[in-house]
Amino acid sequence: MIESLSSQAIATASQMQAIENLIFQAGMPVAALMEKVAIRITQRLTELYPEQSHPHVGILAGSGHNGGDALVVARELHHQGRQVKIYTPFAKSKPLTRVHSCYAKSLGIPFVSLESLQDCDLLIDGLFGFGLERDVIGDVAIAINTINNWQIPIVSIDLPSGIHTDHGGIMGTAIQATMTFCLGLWKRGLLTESATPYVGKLERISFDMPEKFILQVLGAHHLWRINPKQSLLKNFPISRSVITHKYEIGHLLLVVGSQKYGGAAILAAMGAKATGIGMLSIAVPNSLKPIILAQVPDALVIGCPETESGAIASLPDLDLRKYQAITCGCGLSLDAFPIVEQVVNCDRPLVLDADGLNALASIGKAQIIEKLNQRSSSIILTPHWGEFCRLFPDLHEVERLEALQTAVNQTKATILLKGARTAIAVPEKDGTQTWINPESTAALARGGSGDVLAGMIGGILAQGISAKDAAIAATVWHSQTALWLANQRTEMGVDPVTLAQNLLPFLQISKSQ
Ligand SMILES: NC(=O)C1=CN([C@@H]2O[C@H](COP(=O)(O)OP(=O)(O)OC[C@H]3O[C@@H](n4cnc5c(N)ncnc54)[C@H](O)[C@@H]3O)[C@@H](O)[C@H]2O)[C@H](O)CC1
Ligand SMILES: [K+]
Repeated sequence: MIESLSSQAIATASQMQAIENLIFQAGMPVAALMEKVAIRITQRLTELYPEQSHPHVGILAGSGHNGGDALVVARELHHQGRQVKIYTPFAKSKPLTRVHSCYAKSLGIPFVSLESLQDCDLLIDGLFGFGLERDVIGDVAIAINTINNWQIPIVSIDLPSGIHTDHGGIMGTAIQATMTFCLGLWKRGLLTESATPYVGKLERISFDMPEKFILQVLGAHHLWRINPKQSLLKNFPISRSVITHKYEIGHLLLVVGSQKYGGAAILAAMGAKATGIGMLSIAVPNSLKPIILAQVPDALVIGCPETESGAIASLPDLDLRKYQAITCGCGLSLDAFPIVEQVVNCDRPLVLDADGLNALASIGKAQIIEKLNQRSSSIILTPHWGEFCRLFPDLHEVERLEALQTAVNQTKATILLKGARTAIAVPEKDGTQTWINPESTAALARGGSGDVLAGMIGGILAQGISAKDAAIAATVWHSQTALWLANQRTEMGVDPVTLAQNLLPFLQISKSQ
């Protein structure tokens, strides 16, 4: 099933406003849209929080249409027979919100003090949506901080109140939601690192926004939410013809490891092997060769002359053109800089990670841009934010996604910016497209996870998959496996070796579901 535009596009507040206006100008009454949205919210709420287990519901109503949504939900839950109470810190409201407030009162739904909500089984946060304009202060800030200390599940409508729609910053304070029902289109702020601790489980509630209005406003859009399940289904297993040859399936070269970081070479190899790569060559310092051979007997291990410090000093006369892809950098250590330059210049599909990135950073941004623009084959940089700022020091104060898009526009490289919400930006003919991975786990914040990922990306790239799809598919597979393991073993139990060993078992299970 082709994912519809609205199920992947990520929008800002002004884009939502513009699309909403087109809908209203085309004749949809504002009240009717609010009704439709709120009925769908109520349906989903009732599936997740049935009346039997959640009979007492507290409504937090704001002064805008987010509050309007919440008041319609309040009415509908009341008609289900639930005990509903409403709290609002605002004296004035928008007209439509006000009439819903009057009608709720006429039904006998009590408007109560904040404290009276403490005996509820569920709270619905309708304080602010994408109309939040400034820091939250006063009574509403006190209310938010108070509620966050209660142990009552909170479902936020559209956004957790207090989260900035576009950059995801906390505007003074913000609701710590158990779940967020995002309305219509994914909001940019919900998929940022800063919002991650507040959003809880994120779901989108569609209300049939006409795609023509979405396209009209989003135009040549650039920001997309990855659908993890769909990405796994679409990309794996990587197909291979029945009559194939190991070299046809793809030959990946890993240029990795040093005496100081020998394990990184093994982890990258484990990640690459899980992708089903036809042939795997691993170039390591001579002294590491016996260890790597013992750990990865099915790889061609190339012992390289090494520096005093045990880094690769040079690549023996390797014809780099015979490899369908190269992954360079895991555990390389900074002394292997000449190798990195040789690999970047060889113009083969390349994944540059860790010290490969730090070595590249040492030539300065102007040189980086020049070198990368000269390449015709794809290159995928896989920095975390610290490595990104070393590569592009002039962007370190720019908002993450903006900085990422700028760097891709300048270098024409695919950049996978790792983090709680990994973003993958891809240079395309109609401008840079950025994909955000919406689900991950802090279990991945461990040394070695990145080595496994770099090996996976190289393994997929070597099998003829595009840089964009290799980066996205590997990111999803890597994070979904970690989530699956964290559920079984807690986040403490997802070390990189366990992660690499479970990539295929996870894929098998996810395919059978
Ligand atoms: N996406 C859609 O097409 C639909 C959206 N709906 C809901 O409408 C809200 C957006 O409504 P809006 O009235 O524009 O904004 P809010 O409800 O977020 O109201 C904000 C409200 O509060 C005032 N305000 C802003 N910042 C502050 C502050 N820091 N302190 C106090 N007050 C503040 C501002 O002036 C507004 O009046 C959207 O999120 C959806 O929930 C509809 O359901 C229709 C479909
Ligand atoms: K809200």
